[in-house]
Amino acid sequence: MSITPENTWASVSAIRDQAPLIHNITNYVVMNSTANALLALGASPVMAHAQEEVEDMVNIASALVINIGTLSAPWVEAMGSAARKAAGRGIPLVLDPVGAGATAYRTQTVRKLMDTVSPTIIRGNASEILALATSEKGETKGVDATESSQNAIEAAHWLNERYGSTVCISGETDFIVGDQVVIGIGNGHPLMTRVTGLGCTASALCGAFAAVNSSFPLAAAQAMAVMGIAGEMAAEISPGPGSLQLHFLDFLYRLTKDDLARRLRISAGAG
Ligand SMILES: Nc1ncnc2c1ncn2[C@@H]1O[C@H](COP(=O)(O)OP(=O)(O)O)[C@@H](O)[C@H]1O
Ligand SMILES: Cc1ncsc1CCOP(=O)(O)O
Ligand SMILES: [Mg+2]
Repeated sequence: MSITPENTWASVSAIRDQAPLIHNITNYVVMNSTANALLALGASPVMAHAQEEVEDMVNIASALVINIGTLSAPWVEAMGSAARKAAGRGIPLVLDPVGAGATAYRTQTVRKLMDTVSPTIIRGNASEILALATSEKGETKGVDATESSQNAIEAAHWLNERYGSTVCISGETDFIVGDQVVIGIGNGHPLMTRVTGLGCTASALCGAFAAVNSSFPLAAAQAMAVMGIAGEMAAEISPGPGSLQLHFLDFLYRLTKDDLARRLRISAGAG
């Protein structure tokens, strides 16, 4: 199960051909940017969080992405209903534990959700992944990482064993931890951390790749590779975060097999 430019291109092509519907229950900050990224990739996004409709929406979706970025009690209830429905239908569930460890409400909510339904893929930064796996109060400072992704690999193994989830830790190197497998992706650019919502975008793209590729560690690795490649191509021509955001969407939309072949960087040190 190794990631290659060819199998990544096959997934990109499947997304472009099938335009899978990706149901997102996500935060106010990134609703627009993640919907645009899914569209640029070739998927079909929908944002829906009302308890009254989430089950119906999951019923027609190819993947569900739950993001806890701006929580409130009615949303938490809707997330539980949507997650149970997704599990019942057997569609992939991606969980983004935004800010887990920063407040007890976030950490407890996300743990309860994971105990209700095992996520197919958990995608967070190192601080968030560490917070999910440790019993003590986490050290997450808001929504941004204070730890390197390498430092969260052990926590990711623990989460994988406990929940059966593929765990994706984003950062300078993205690590994808599944059963008996750790994949490291070295693409990306530090300027990506200066644009809000690119982690949330990575989670949404994990949903799109998981919709067309049932080898979930591979799907998550392909999503992170595509994120990183579009991000670094954008950074190369962007003087700052504003233009990076625009160019990122354009490179996602224009991504070719050749871009993947020239740029995919599988990283060592994933042990
Ligand atoms: N130092 C870095 N160098 C290169 N790419 C990075 C770096 N930090 C984050 N990225 C990339 O930015 C995207 C968002 O990841 P991250 O910033 O870790 O998420 P979050 O916004 O949830 O904290 C990912 O595609 C990741 O690979
Ligand atoms: C800033 C912020 N505050 C609550 S959600 C959110 C967006 C976080 O997005 P990301 O984790 O992708 O940077
Ligand atoms: Mg995040």
